[in-house]
Amino acid sequence: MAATRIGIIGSKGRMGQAIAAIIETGEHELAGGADAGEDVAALADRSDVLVDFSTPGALATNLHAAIGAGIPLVIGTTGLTEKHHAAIDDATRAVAVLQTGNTSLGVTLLAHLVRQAASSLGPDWDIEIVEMHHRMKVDAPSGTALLLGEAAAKARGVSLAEHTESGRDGHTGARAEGAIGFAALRGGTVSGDHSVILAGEEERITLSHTAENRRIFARGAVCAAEWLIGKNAGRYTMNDVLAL
Ligand SMILES: NC(=O)C1=CN([C@@H]2O[C@H](COP(=O)(O)OP(=O)(O)OC[C@H]3O[C@@H](n4cnc5c(N)ncnc54)[C@H](OP(=O)(O)O)[C@@H]3O)[C@@H](O)[C@H]2O)C=CC1
Ligand SMILES: O=C(O)C1=N[C@H](C(=O)O)C[C@H](O)C1
Repeated sequence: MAATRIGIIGSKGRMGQAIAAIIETGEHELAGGADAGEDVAALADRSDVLVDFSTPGALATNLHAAIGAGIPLVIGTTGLTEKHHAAIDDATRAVAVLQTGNTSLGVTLLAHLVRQAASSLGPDWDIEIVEMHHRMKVDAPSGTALLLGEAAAKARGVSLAEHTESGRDGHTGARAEGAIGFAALRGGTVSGDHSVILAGEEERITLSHTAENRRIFARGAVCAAEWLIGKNAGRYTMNDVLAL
């Protein structure tokens, strides 16, 4: 059987290079890469699947290229707004798209644990999500923090957007009841640390994940790309890939 040809959008970036390294040492074929100002449609034409770890501003072009070539797309880029998500939803009528803020096995499992904890403990346990990333990261809260916040909100049957508290500074007043709080730290070369703290009366539970190297995201992205080939048009997550 022919090797799967994977095209990387954002190929010269930290993640693009990590993904290329995984592909080159595995059974897949690197179809090539596209970076700012390069032709994603041409890359799509010579790929079986695309992986996008670039920037939100490139999303529309990337979706268009995947639809044009009739191939699936893994979106790992974070910092997406509601408008970006609406564009993804539109595209999923034509092709298979997997979008996630974190492609690692560990974080996918962590989100399950958060959901379980948040639904077992009830709303009188305050939820705070703390993340730390390298000094070059441009978006906050991280895509992973938002994914974990969504897991907690879902467990409580509430909308995350309506319960988010982030960027506290100055005289903020007391914490809103039912809030899901976010704090973002930046510095050094941290690949990605996330903790979800559930704080109750005189006790606290902390569920954490530490990414020791961005290879974990790269492996997850390649695994997701492989899994997505041949799937019906629609929107998928890492839960589908890992059957969680
Ligand atoms: N879902 C997950 O598991 C993970 C997601 N990420 C996310 O992936 C994204 C990339 O992260 P990272 O690799 O660290 O970032 P980098 O800044 O290192 O890489 C981004 C790359 O995208 C390129 N780029 C910029 N504009 C475009 C464009 N219009 N079309 C194609 N490529 C473009 C950049 O080129 P140039 O430098 O020339 O602008 C750069 O090479 C971020 O959103 C990050 O949060 C990261 C790790 C894991
Ligand atoms: O920018 C990064 O580096 C990372 N981004 C993702 C996020 O925003 O959560 C995933 C990972 O934590 C690394």
